[in-house]
Amino acid sequence: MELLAPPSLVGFRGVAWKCGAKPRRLLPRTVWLCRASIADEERLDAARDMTKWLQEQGFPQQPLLVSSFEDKGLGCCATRDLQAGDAALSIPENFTVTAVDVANHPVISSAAEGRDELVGLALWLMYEQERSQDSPWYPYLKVFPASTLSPLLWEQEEQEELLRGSSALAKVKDQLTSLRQTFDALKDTLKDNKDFPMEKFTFSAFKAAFSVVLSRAVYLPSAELFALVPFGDLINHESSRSLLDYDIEEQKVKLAVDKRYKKGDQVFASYAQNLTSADFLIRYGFLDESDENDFIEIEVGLVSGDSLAPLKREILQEVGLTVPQKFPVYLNRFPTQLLTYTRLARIQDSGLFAKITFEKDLIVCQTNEYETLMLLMADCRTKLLSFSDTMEDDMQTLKRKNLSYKQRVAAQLRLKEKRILTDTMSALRNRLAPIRGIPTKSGNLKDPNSDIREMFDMVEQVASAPRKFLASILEHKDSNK
Ligand SMILES: C[S@@+](CC[C@H](N)C(=O)[O-])C[C@H]1O[C@@H](n2cnc3c(N)ncnc32)[C@H](O)[C@@H]1O
Repeated sequence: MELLAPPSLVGFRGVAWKCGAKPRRLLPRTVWLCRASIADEERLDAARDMTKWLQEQGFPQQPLLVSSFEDKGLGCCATRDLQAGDAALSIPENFTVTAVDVANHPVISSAAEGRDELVGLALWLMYEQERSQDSPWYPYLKVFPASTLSPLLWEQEEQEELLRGSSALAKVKDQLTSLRQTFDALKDTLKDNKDFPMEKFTFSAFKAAFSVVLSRAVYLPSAELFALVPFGDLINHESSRSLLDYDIEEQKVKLAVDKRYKKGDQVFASYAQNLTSADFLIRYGFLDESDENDFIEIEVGLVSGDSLAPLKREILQEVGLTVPQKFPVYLNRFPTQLLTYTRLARIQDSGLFAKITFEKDLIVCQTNEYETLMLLMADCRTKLLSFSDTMEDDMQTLKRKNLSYKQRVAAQLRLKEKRILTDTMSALRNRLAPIRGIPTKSGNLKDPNSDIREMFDMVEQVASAPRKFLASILEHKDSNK
């Protein structure tokens, strides 16, 4: 494997090589240094050492070159043209670290036993990093960053302020609570372990190690486990069909590219699929602005005190749904199952159960449909109202030049979530329109659900309440002038 950039490769997109045949600097030194942080430059050196070390261990040559990119940290570029289907990475399993290594570890195995794989890997990372040069993995571990940009590591005030309204806030809080519990339990287990450096085992060190593992460990679907993969964890993300996976026959971790790359292009892999933007940010510390499959989750359940609830549970169980159940809601689309579930939850006459189908978008009866749509509308409204600012505010924020990284990603996330909610509400409103007023024999529009119309209006009013409140304040101000 080649790590030092040959002259022909120097200078492609964002590369900031500093060793060996140094490229002639085209930019003033200050600008050049801005392009790769000092930490990344050190990690780039470490990547060179790691490459040598891996080669000495018989690591096969890869068509990749580690480089530094101003906005993505380290990454990998192709050292030759790659065609769709070519393997950009092919790494024998003995060069990876997995739960198997954790389970066989002489010091941390018993503490990690029965715990989440990622917790085990975080413990492994902390212990092996603490051993420094005594660790057989030292050249690999030197390439790891000390922490990540995950909101899990933000100050609590930053989380509260920047993520208010977003689904990320509750997720971060839940995950931190669970991490704290895990940390306390681990501390208790490890306290009698003389080989473990307890003085270094603080909650913030554990959190940082966990966030590093969270952002770098690759889930290999065919092996059904997470792995730390040298070089695999230096590939940056771009949404595509290129996924790292385990090849059972070859016993290698492989990345087949799904498009053509020219020599010198940065090679990408697609990180975890099926993550909400909030989960993606928590896991990787950035957001994929190009991802068209962004989604949020809407949770629905049964009505408390419903005498038909036992029957409804059975029906749900049969189709593999739980109580409550989360459904993904995308920009421009939401699953029929979300509607059907809510329709079922609102049924008050068991005779209507026969009309429930999870395969098709079938209305049970108009009253039921009305309630269903209104409830979903109300849920979206409530979520939208929990943000402290509007989509326009976020768009203005994103135009500011002096934004910090955290302010930027938080505004991107809020905007993404609000767009999905607003879009879903438009879709629900379109479905509601014909139900709210259907033509009667006399030709007038009659509302078939006038008894529950008030509820609908109330939902609409709640949504405009902040604006009305603001207007009333402004009116008051004006009248005081
Ligand atoms: C598996 S590592 C990839 C290598 C990493 N860039 C490094 O310096 O070690 C994942 C991390 O890379 C960064 N990253 C990957 N793809 C990115 C992208 N498209 N935009 C911004 N950052 C990205 C994020 O910090 C993410 O947590």
